Amino acid sequence: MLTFDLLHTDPANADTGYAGSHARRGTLTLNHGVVQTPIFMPVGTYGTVKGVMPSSLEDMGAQIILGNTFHLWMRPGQDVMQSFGGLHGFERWNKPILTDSGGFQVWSLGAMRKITEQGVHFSSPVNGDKLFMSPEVSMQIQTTLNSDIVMQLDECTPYLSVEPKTKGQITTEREARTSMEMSLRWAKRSQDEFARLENPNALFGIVQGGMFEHLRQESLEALVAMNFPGYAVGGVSVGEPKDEMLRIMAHSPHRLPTNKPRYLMGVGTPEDLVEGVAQGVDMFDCVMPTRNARNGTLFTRYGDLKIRNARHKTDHGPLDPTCTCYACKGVTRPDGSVSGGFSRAYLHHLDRCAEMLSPMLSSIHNLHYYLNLMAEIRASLESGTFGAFRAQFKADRARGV
Ligand SMILES: O=c1nc[nH]c2cc3[nH]c(NCCN4CCCCC4)nc3cc12
Ligand SMILES: [Zn+2]
Repeated sequence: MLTFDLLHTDPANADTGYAGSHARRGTLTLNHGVVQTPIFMPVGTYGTVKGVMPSSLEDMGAQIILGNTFHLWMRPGQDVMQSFGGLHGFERWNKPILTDSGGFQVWSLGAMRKITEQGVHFSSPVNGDKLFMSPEVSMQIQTTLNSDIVMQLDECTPYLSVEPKTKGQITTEREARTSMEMSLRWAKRSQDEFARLENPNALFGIVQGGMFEHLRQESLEALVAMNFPGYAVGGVSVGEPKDEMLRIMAHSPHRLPTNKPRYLMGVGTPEDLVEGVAQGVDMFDCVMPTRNARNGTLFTRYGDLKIRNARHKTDHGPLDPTCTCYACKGVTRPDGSVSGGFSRAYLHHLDRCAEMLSPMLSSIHNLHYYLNLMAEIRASLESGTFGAFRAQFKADRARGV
């Protein structure tokens, strides 16, 4: 089940000269709960958002998280997942979950796979077993996972060609068309299997087409004709130059149905999220907050900082003075005492000592930064000030920490 209600848009304003944008504020109702959009979805590939407790995710306002069909199929396997009634029971997360179909992850395996019309043949990276992922198999696994949003199996068209004759060159229009058209056939097969399994959740189609706007148009028109309850824009954030991603981001999302959720896969930096919202995107996911946290890169309102830098060694201030997360502000107990609220000096020390608490606190901060950014965007759309918010966001981020 899925319903999507639009609450606010971002119209032009002749009086102020504001051009408006495709941004919109909505509410997404799924089987495991309601999600306020625009939304960032923390990535929990193996059934955990790395280094972050579910209670912390709830405390920071995470409304929906990602799981990954491919990884969970490899380990712990479909039978274990089945025994828990799906991913919610297994990882003890009772809010909505979106699962990616596994195609991108198998594609990321590189050489260890063979893509055919029927599906993808590959060797398990866990034990070397010969495996086969098809639209039908992906739907069967995602039905076992019982995720609220299921992604069709698609082929993520690479930015650089993998074909022997043109390997390493930019994917040609013909290669992108061939790939996009197969993803459309897999979209139909995914939809048919999803229906045959009587899956009660929502299946999203994924727009492909490489860096070719006319192929993107063909893909989205064909998917819209198949009447999915929601749509994703795939095939970006795959190593293409930033201006190419921005060009596709400007082409496809707002051409998808206004009354259905739009998900931009694998994106991105804080700047990408704000730009994506302006282009009409409702949902984002990216490993950047947690991955950057593990390598000591922290996002703040006034720019990014490397906690390992010696200049933080004696700094008594928080990572971000405007942040209310456990690492920056801490939590005030009923007796008035404060738990958490650490200095940059302490976080620098933890990083230098390679203490476990370092990536844990950094992940909490970075995820809180992303979730809070989306909360501020939603508030600005509710008050009709998204244009001003966007300008302030850009100026603040350029200030430097
Ligand atoms: O076309 C896609 N179909 C299915 N799933 C996808 C997932 C994706 N994830 C990404 N990009 C993730 C890039 N990420 C950025 C931060 C560092 C690690 C890699 N593009 C994607 C395209 C697709
Ligand atoms: Zn913080």
